[in-house]
Amino acid sequence: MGICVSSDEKAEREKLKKTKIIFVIGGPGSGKGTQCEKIVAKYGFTHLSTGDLLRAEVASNSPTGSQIKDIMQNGYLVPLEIVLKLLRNAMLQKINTCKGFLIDGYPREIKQGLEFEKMIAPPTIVLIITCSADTMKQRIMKRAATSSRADDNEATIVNRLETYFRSTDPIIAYYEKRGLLRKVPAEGDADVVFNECCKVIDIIL
Ligand SMILES: Nc1nc2c(ncn2[C@@H]2O[C@H](COP(=O)(O)OP(=O)(O)OP(=O)(O)O)[C@@H](O)[C@H]2O)c(=O)[nH]1
Ligand SMILES: Nc1ccn([C@@H]2O[C@H](COP(=O)(O)OP(=O)(O)O)[C@@H](O)[C@H]2O)c(=O)n1
Ligand SMILES: [Mg+2]
Repeated sequence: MGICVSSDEKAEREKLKKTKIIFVIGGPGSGKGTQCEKIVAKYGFTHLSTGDLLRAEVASNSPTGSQIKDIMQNGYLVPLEIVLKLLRNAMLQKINTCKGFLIDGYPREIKQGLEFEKMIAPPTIVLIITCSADTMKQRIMKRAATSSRADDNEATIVNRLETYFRSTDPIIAYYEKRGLLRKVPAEGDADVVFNECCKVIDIIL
């Protein structure tokens, strides 16, 4: 028996396939959000942070929100079906008006990336923002003074870093092999990092 796909759904899929999609990955506090904001201002891309989508879900007190609250507070990964569903819905809401998507904080494991391709579309490129664990820690501790994020504390940062380093090497290798990976070193000033991001993005426009 064939799977029935409505014409609306087909049109949605086609649109998603045509749009530019940049995965923006990097450790906790590496500067993904900061760079995405700058990219939005210059290129008009739509920024979707998976972390922000998940935090909004927790704040809404929905059943899904209560299911993922503790996972996030402890610095572990949320089940991929939940992240992907939130992401797809958010993309579809913007698909008619946007110039392309920055998907911040995704994928966190190869499986997340593969499922995204199945459900949505392949990424145009994967931008990885890299700096040392010490730099990340320092940046988050500084941010912690003003952020209200439940996971911006020393104990959770240790887990977030561990989760990141455990899952990232395979992701890097996977996208590198496909020729999609673009590395941007991020030890320096945010404007210097942004310059490097622009070089990478200008090529795909
Ligand atoms: N010096 C310097 N500081 C930066 C840079 N990028 C971000 N920061 C600072 O580091 C902190 C974390 O930056 P974010 O953009 O929130 O980092 P993120 O990667 O989105 O972090 P998570 O959401 O925790 O994964 C912020 O307080 C920024 O001001 C950079 O390129 N250079
Ligand atoms: N694709 C994703 C993105 C975020 N998350 C969860 O959301 C939390 C916050 O994500 P984030 O990208 O805002 O922050 P960092 O953990 O990168 O600092 C992560 O620690 C995970 O618990 C996830 O499970 N899967
Ligand atoms: Mg962020």
